[in-house]
Amino acid sequence: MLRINASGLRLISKSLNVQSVKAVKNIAIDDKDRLSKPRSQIKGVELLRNPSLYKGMAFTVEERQLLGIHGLLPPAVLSQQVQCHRIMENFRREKDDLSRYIALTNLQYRNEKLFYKVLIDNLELLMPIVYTPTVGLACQKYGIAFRRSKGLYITIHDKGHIYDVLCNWPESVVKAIVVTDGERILGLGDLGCYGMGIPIGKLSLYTALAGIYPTHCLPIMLDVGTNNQQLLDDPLYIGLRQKRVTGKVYEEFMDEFMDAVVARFGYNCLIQFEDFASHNAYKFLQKYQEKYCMFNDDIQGTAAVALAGLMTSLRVTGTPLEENKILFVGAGQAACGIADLVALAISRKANITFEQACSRIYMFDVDGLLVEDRPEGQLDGPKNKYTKQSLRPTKNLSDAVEQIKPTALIGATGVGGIFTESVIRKMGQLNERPVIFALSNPTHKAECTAQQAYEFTDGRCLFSSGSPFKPVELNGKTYVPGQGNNSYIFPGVALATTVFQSKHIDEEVFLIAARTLSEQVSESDLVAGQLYPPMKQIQNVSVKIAVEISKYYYETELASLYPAPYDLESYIRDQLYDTTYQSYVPNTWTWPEEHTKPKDFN
Ligand SMILES: O=C([O-])CC(=O)C(=O)O
Ligand SMILES: [Mg+2]
Repeated sequence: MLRINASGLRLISKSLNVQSVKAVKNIAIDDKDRLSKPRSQIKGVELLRNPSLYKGMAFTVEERQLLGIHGLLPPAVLSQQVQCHRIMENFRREKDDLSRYIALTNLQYRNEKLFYKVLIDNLELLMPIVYTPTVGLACQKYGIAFRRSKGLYITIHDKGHIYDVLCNWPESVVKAIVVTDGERILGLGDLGCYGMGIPIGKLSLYTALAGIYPTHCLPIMLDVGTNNQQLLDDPLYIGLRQKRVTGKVYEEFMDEFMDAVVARFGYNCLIQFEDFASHNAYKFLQKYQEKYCMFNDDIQGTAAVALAGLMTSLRVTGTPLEENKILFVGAGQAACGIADLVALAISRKANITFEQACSRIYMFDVDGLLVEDRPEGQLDGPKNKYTKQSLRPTKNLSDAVEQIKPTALIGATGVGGIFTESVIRKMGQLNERPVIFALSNPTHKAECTAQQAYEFTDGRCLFSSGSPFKPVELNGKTYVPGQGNNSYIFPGVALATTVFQSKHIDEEVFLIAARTLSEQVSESDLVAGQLYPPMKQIQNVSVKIAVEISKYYYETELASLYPAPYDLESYIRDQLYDTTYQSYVPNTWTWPEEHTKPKDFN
């Protein structure tokens, strides 16, 4: 089993320290016999079953002849346009969102280009189906929704052999992985292996929103069991029927996974952590951030989108960032991630220490306001730095708002409706333009609805939510709520990271992403109360974010692509996935006549 070639080891040791190189030594990394078949050799029925090559009835007669599929399709040749029309017709006939989700994922498994074309052309309508909130419902009902496997499932029983499982993946070039262990899916809790819908959904947005090739993306479920008894009793459950493995064995499994990814796909392969339980999310971020090319979307992606929303709202309120008082409700990974990034932004802007910046930030969790005399054990972890001395303990959110008088209230609790009428009204009494973010997902976990936020503040609040809400009509005015979802951030971060092969992703990247996102909000968006650019601009926003991050990657020598392209933006745009079908017929070319005449050989 100890097979490793020198160049492979050199490649790995470039990014890993000696200790981790030792860890990958047991892994066979000679890959020659594992490469997938070249695309040009895929023909016949095999071609019809390959979603990245399939074109359905858009194959021309010539292609059908050439590729050995003539007669395997109905005789008519349809354009991609007509196919899109048919897909949307069928979509409208589906009776509920879960059926719409199933119909779209079926299309994705069958014909990738058509799926992405339809998704991109109808983003506002379809994003809530392939992504939040419907993807949450799909995960809860994954046993029913399951049709065909996509991505990789690696279980705790594969410990010691993770590299070999990764080698079963048919694509040899993987640039980005989204991985979960399913322990905290959105605000829905432990969904075990059913959580696979999340990496699949996130990576669909890598392609739809940032043009990253679908074949370069790999969704991974790390199945270490589930503590959700309902799932363990569910006859349709697709995962391991056992309680979660924790502690040393789980951590060794995670370490092996990280090294196996490097060994199989290279040290530049981006690994996005998604929907791990808070304690693990933080632990792995701290442990792996400087050693691998990784980030945690729930901590860092959510932080950047919330900071961007806050920055934009300050253009309306006119209060400088450092003069705000921000109350977080929830003290898990999302709340602490946002608070830490906001504190970093404040400290930079006001030229004060990070600790001084933390004094402007307050937190309220399941046990009430974070004040010093709380019982031992209630103030552990990253939230600790937001504990205040001078405040009275309270478990009543309205009372906390009254005491602190915050300018901004940010909810990341997973507790739907916790922003009650009295809490929202109080924010409205304290502020001319209160900032209220209800970031928990999916929709029924939002801390309040858009309707409630606007109604109880007479339309004065600056509102955003993690899941989409429809525009609200109030006293003859229409309010369009912003969607403060990390989908504004992670695609752009992933685009810069994969195109320029960054070695690591540090905190600065998320500050840059937040600032760039906020700058994309136009004055007319702001007048309409929008805190984020309209959804239809999101691909352009991802490119802008990627451009700014890539400048930083070159300034700090994190980029591995040299020489640096002269024009970063046009280089990025040249790399983007194109949803139009390619022709399989070679360009016709004839020899010039004089070359076809027999020549004298003398
Ligand atoms: O997936 C989403 O919509 C946002 C997110 O990361 C989460 O809520 O965990
Ligand atoms: Mg998430």
